[in-house]
Amino acid sequence: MIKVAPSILSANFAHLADDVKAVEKAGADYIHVDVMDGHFVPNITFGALAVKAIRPVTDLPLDVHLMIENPDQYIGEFAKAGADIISVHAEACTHLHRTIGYIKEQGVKAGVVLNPATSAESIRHVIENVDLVLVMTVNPGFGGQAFIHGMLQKIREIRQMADEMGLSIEIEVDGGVNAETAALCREAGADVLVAGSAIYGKKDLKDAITSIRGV
Ligand SMILES: O=C(CO)[C@@H](O)[C@H](O)COP(=O)(O)O
Ligand SMILES: [Fe+2]
Repeated sequence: MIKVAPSILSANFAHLADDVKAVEKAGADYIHVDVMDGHFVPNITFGALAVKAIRPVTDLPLDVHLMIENPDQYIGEFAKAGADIISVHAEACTHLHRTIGYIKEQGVKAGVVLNPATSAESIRHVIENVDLVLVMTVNPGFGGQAFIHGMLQKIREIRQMADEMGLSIEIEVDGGVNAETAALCREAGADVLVAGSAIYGKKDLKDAITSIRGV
């Protein structure tokens, strides 16, 4: 069963708790939290304090996507705040294997994220150590951007790499996912689909989540 992770980047920050509860009620599997620092990406969102505030609002796993420079410095704070999955960009980590080890030491699941320009091959050395690989299908920084179709091949390559190595990791896809592009991602081997505007931009959240999941 494909999981759906609504991105609260597209929620209304003035009533974030209600928007989190609403997607939980509508059948979401994870709550995707986009953390941006204005350096690694050209936008600033929220930090560990926001994660701490959201934690008691939902029973769903908090899937924290760190789009920040120097993530090692903040991983402990996000884990303490209640993150269940912490994903770091391969491009932001000089010592990626060490950073992944550090996330796991905090007792949370570890994910590695690939920008569109980063190849599947670049994470072969750490794929055995992660719980999740997140494939960006837009250049990170903003919601509402168009899906880059060339990334479907990368999803297939990571699926093949994981299958050949007998790994049970989750492959998550993020950026420009809607009912149409979700079908392509599922076909390419994705397990978790992140969507912001295609969920929060719709009146019927349940219908939006169902159409992305495909069932
Ligand atoms: O990480 C990011 C953007 O950098 C995403 O999680 C976006 O929040 C997805 O938004 P949509 O493309 O689905 O509107
Ligand atoms: Fe994200």
